[in-house]
Amino acid sequence: MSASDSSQAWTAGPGAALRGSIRVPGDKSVSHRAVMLGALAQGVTRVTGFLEGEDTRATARVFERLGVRIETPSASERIVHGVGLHGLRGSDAPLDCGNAGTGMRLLAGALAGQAFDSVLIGDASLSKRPMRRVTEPLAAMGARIDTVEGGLPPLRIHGGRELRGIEYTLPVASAQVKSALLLAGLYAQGDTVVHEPHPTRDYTERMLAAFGWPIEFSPGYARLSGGHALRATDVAVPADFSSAAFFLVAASVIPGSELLLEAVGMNPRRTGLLSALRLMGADIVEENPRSEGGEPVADLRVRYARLRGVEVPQALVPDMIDEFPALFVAAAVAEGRTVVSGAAELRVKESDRIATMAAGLRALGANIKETPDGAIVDGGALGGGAVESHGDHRIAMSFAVAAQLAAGEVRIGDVANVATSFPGFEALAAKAGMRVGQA
Ligand SMILES: O=C(O)C1=C[C@@H](OP(=O)(O)O)[C@@H](O)[C@H](O)C1
Ligand SMILES: C=C(OP(=O)(O)O)C(=O)O
Repeated sequence: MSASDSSQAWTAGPGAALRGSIRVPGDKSVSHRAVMLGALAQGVTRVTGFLEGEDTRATARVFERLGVRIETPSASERIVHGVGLHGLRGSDAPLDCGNAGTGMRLLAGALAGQAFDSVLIGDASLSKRPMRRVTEPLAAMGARIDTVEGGLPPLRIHGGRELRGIEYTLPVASAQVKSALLLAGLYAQGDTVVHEPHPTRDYTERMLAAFGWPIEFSPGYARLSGGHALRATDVAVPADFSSAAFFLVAASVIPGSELLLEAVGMNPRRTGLLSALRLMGADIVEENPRSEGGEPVADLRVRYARLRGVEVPQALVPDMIDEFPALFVAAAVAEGRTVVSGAAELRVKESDRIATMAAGLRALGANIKETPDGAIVDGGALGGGAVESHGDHRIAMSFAVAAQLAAGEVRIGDVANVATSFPGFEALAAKAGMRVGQA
């Protein structure tokens, strides 16, 4: 079975209360970056808690093709033998980023400063995602990157270019664009400065600092200059808040549930869903807050609560950008109306996440109306039926949660891509008490 096998389907729900304690896999954003910086560093980086997902494995394979030795001593562990900033070797074959926007956009930045040419390709979904947001500012830094018509992948990155730092204000809040510019900035003359319209996840900044690169950053701002070196360091990857999100919603909405999610990464730029669910009346307690590998981590105890619809504050949107499919499920079964706005970015993810969630929830009887930058959802009961994930991992898992509360069984189509971010979802969901399995 490959991640692009669109014939794979699940049947899910109805389910019973969720119980016990689970740990979701490693953070995808941190895993991508750990391999990238480890590869460009001098020395050996040991990554623990690495996400064994298709997206992050694709990034590791790209660096292997570029001459980096990466060992897998055990599952969720990688030893990256860094080659230094100028030690990568060009590849004649195209570099396949799979389904990963993060992989392709960050690599565009890192490869723009190399002496050799590279071609970045992706799967059908990634091949439709906008790349001008990175190619245009990288071009302003002196890079030359060709796209196909409309600014789409494949990306042909020309090597041997002299890069210079720029000061750039992002038109949309995007950690991927910020990170692409910072990675190109490692190779640039002078300062690279990025301003954001709203702060986004700062893993690249934190990890560059941990690898010894001088960098100044604060929420919404980052500045570095070229001409330094990265020094290998060990990276402990926390459990992915975005994967925990499905269980936060499921245990909140399924009567009688009480579930403990262990060691979840609590970087404030990721936990917007927690704030939104609490506004809706959720009962989620942070236990044993601590720091692991330089990141805040906590165990999250979730108990069933009656949720009410809310207007989701726009300021939370970037901090929960990947959690809207799950939030729409909570809204569909909450009491009253939920309004989401300021979230047009959802239309350019692995699928158009406003359209795919609206279509699927409507097929289950929900009352949801799309708007250009969000949706208006009037909560109620859900029935069984058939829904499509359109190859989008987060959509598939969100429908699996919705199915638990449906009056009948739900068939969820095109689910293979769940392996991109959450391999083993069905087994873990079943362990917690959900009903989901291969159709
Ligand atoms: O930098 C990252 O690791 C990510 C940034 C976000 O994308 P944008 O930068 O497009 O908002 C997010 O949706 C994606 O899942 C991971
Ligand atoms: C948008 C996502 O990832 P990416 O942009 O890396 O494909 C996601 O995981 O929800």
